[in-house]
Amino acid sequence: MKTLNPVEGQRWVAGMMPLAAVDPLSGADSLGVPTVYWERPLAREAAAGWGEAAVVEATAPAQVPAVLGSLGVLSLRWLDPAPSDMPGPWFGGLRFGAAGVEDPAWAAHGVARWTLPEVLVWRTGSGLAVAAFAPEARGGEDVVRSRLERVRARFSEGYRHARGSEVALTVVSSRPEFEARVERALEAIASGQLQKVVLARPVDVEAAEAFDVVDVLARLREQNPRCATFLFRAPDGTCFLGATPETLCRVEGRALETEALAGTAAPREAEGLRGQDKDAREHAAVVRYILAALRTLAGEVHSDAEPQLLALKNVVHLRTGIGARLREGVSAAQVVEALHPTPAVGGTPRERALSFLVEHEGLDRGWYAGPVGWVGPERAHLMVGLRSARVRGPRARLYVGCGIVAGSIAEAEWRETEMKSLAVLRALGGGDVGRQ
Ligand SMILES: C=C(O[C@@H]1C=C(C(=O)O)C=C[C@H]1O)C(=O)O
Repeated sequence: MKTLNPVEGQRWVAGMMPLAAVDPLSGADSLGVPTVYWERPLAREAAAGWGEAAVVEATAPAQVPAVLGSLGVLSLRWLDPAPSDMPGPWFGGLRFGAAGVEDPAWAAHGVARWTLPEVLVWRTGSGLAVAAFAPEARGGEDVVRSRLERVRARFSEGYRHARGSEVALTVVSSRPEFEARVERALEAIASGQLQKVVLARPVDVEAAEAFDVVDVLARLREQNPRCATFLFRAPDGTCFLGATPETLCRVEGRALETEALAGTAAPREAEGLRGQDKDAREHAAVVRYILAALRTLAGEVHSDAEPQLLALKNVVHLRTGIGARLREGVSAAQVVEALHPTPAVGGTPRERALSFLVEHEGLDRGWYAGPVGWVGPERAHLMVGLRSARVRGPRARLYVGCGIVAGSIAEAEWRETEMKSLAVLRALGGGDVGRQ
């Protein structure tokens, strides 16, 4: 584990104050592109963080449990009454897992990277609040007070809508290559080696000028109110951003919420989705896996009797809500370890599906389909990093995947991934994106 600012053994001081403003994203006007951003419009949850008061990174997969475990136990002294509704204060994510090919463009995000921002602005029940964090070394309190004052004095009061005009995009992706991989997956399924595997592909996008990341976030949240819009910006400026519909886990004390999200149709075909045998099998694999994974962690587990339809702007999914009461002492870190990756993004049997991906997917997913979100004392919300892209300057690489089971048809899977790519393409391009 690498700690850029050593967290272990160090104490932190924090302060907060209300902020006369309405939108955490509007802070970009004076503070620049946020280091981390998180918004679930329908839940009225929004937070933006600037700077890095501390960073905890894993440099190898074996360190991930220790990294996640360390986040919930930060030694923090509040100068003001500690807020109860603050998301975080740690924001970050993890890689999906091992990859057959390594893409150096993911290096800055690391295996896991979690940030305690210098300042965090979030939506409260009645408006916004700002917190500042600093090491409890000499002068820590003064640093906190001056950071709060700086934000209070400069924060824009309005709502940050996208401002730029439409951006022309060049979009490149290989259909024959993806369909050949789907055929290979179908062979592995027919031979009995696998029951389900989720194959992803990259979509490379280029614009004439660097993307305005704040505009992209503004569009993502506006167009995807049921999703979590997120941004994690590495020190070299590489951004991982998106608007994901899938919760991996929300933990509040001992209450856990999770969900199975798998099975997809175009919005105009929503009504038929519940009757589709292929989608029902894709979905059932996820429900079974989650219920089994929670058995050792939770006393009571309950789930919806039947999948419901989750209607998004570009696709409709089957969704089964799952809740549980965690056993005493079970942490969010243990929940993430038990659940990720579910067969919504990996496959079944799990280990064989993951080996298949390493061997045949030909892609470094990086943080795509990995857990992303926030962690704090006794609370955490991790989503699955889908409908997402890595963005740097005028280039973006989107990732889209879909579950393959017996009976899947390569051409239909291609179309499904095309639909899934629209969420990010529309936010990058700012207009209605025509498909080539
Ligand atoms: C893999 C993705 O989405 C996942 C796969 C789904 C499916 O195969 O039906 C549906 C929702 C997600 O769990 C993606 O968006 O890239």
